[in-house]
Amino acid sequence: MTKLLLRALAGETLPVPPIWMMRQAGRYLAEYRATRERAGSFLDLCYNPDLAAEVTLQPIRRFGFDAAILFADILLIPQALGLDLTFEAGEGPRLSTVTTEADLARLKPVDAIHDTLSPVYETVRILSRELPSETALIGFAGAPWTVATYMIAGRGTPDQGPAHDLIRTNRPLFEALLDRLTDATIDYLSRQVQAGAEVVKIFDSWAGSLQGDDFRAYSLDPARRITAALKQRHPGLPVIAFPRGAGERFEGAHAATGADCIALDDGVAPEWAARHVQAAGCVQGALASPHLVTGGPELVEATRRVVRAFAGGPHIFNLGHGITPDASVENVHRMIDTVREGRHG
Ligand SMILES: Cc1c2[nH]c(c1CCC(=O)O)Cc1[nH]c(c(CCC(=O)O)c1C)Cc1[nH]c(c(CCC(=O)O)c1C)Cc1[nH]c(c(C)c1CCC(=O)O)C2
Repeated sequence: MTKLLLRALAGETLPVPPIWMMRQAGRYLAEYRATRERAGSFLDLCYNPDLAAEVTLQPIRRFGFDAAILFADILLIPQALGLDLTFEAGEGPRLSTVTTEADLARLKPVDAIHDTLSPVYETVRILSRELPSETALIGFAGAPWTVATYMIAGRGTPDQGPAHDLIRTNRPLFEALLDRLTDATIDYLSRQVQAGAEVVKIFDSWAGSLQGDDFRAYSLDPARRITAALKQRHPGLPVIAFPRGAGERFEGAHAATGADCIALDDGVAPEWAARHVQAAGCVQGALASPHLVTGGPELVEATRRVVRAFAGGPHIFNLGHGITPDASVENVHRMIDTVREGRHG
């Protein structure tokens, strides 16, 4: 029996949607916090294949999700290209920056990224041996635009201002950086697939701040290039694209990216998305993650609303964004039970 996640990605409408959660291995789990402690730091955990595989498996053991997502981070690529990267507790990432031609010239060639990233491929190999046979393994990378926003600003920013400034002041440099990231992302994801990833997801967390032609040129087009190159190297590979914050521009995103599945956020109504996005193919999403903190009958009602809205086509249940550290395990169980309540009935 083919894995449920792969069946939904192939376009099948299932009686109960497969389910997993963004950031399912994370700080809301005591066992994650304990393993991170053992590793020393978040980055040490990302580069320790045994422990990274362990935290990837923790939510599978606890909740029986239909998919595991490789434990790693979208900022490992900038680090592999030569930038300094640190995570300060409670402050998020800090990176050295790329804002001049000289900075770009100092980046390592794309071929060199695997020296740094090979532990990630080892994590994938371990997982493809150890996951239950019904659980699909998702590899991932950040989309070039989202990764570039961190490389240009040196940190997370509320409005991606520094990256937009660079587009205005030096568009050729910005585009050269985006091209380098696109090439690196293709090779990185291809190695994950060779190691055993069955699906890949491209996280464009900051796509929503791109306006007008820039949205197509810097979010949709790179996703299409990555998807096409991967499908050429790995025929049949399913791809999920997540242009977060796209709003009404989610419509048409299947065709514009070539992805098999468009991951939605909770900024669009599920009933609207069923008509305008799911009509073109599989969709993933999108319960608002604060429900996993607040719980109650509202959690059950909002979960049912998502399931109901997308019941007429291929759907993967997920959150609109990552689960937060203050979410409760009890509420995760309640969400899963609500999604699956029809399965044996
Ligand atoms: C923008 C982005 C990043 N990383 C990621 C994105 C895109 C998705 C999104 O929008 O959330 C993607 C990501 N980050 C992580 C994963 C692993 C797989 C998963 O469980 O989803 C994935 C897929 C682990 C992580 N990545 C990070 C953590 C928390 C680190 C810790 O344990 O202290 C985890 C579990 C840290 C991280 N990583 C990043 C930031 C800004 C931060 C700090 C903010 C925070 O602490 O939540 C960059």
